[in-house]
Amino acid sequence: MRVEHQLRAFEQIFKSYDGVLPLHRFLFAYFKRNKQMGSSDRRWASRYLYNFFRLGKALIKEEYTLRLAVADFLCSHTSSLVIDTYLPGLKDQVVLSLPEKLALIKQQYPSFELDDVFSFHHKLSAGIDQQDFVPSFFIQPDLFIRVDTGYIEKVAATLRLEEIDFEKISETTLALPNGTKLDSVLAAHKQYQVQDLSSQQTGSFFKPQAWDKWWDCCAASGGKSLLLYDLEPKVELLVSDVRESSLHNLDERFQQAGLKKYQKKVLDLLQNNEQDLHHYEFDGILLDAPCSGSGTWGRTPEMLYYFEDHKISYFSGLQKKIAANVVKYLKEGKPLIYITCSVFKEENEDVVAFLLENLPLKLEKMQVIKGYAAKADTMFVARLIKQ
Ligand SMILES: C[S@@+](CC[C@H](N)C(=O)[O-])C[C@H]1O[C@@H](n2cnc3c(N)ncnc32)[C@H](O)[C@@H]1O
Repeated sequence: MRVEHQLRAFEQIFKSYDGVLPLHRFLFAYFKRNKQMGSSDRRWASRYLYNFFRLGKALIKEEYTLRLAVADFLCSHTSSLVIDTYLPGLKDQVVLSLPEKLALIKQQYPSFELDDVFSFHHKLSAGIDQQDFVPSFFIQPDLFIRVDTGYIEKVAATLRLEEIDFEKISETTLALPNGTKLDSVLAAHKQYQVQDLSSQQTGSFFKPQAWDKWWDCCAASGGKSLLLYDLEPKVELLVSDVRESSLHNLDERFQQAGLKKYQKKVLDLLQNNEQDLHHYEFDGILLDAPCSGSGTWGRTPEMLYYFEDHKISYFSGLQKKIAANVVKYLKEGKPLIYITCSVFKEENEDVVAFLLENLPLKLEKMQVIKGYAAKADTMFVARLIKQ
């Protein structure tokens, strides 16, 4: 295969992509439409596109072929036609560690700046170390599964039998290489969920009690609800989301997990929902809020390239409004768990500060869960108690 052939495919896809759909969904549809592309073409195009976006806006004034070669060099452990052609002097160094490779690129291209990879660094939440966070974009995060308490050895045994690589992170968490096809391998196991490590760690803030009434008010397909349920199977649960289709997925997941008793409502939390909710009072509310998702951009690096600054304040406005609308249904002395998968202060600490100022809430604790140090997402979680 010639490098021109690979570059033509890359260019064609890049030109027809505008960042609106997640890249994996766009590529899936693109490859379906372009059946002439064989599996090797598709693999190379995917590798180049993902790696290209991982470079963010670094070296933006250079030719795209050089940028692609630099990106591919930093992100890969094996060489490629693009590296061989456009960075011939570095092709043997592709096996080096990321810090070593970054130093080589900086030496050869002094205008290369990590600040240009993630150009929103001045907006980061406290405690996120820019020096560690930004290079994490060159590494694909792992796939994590949460296994119900008591089942981890059974699941691990199946993975060993199938010769699937994994690492045991805790008694309920396994890490696997991204792209592992779990559906077929673990078809016989109902007691696991794909859930990012940091998302799992938010569970330590929930502290549900038996017979508590909880509301997962932005439930989507129910990842946090299932975590809550594993922590305390005797909670009474209301799930809601503005998107009905997400709640259909939730039904399927709950059914598979054996969770049968729950209430479900389609609710837009920017509206007045008094008619639907006037008789409800909760012992806990999970608000896993709509957000920029910037803590998950290691999985969707196209956002480094396409995300626009002004969207941060749009999301923080949404988060404040939704929180104000749900807190009235919380009992006194009970927790609102505010969660984002954002690294931006404006969506995290600033929203908490707003809630403390404007609502009858007291902060028990808040934390940035630094997934970037563990090949996982970065998240923010706060536990606020109603006064
Ligand atoms: C971060 S996701 C929730 C993820 C989910 N809790 C999980 O663990 O898988 C945020 C959810 O908020 C929902 N959402 C956005 N705007 C909303 C609104 N105005 N009212 C209710 N839900 C909303 C979205 O549809 C999305 O499913």
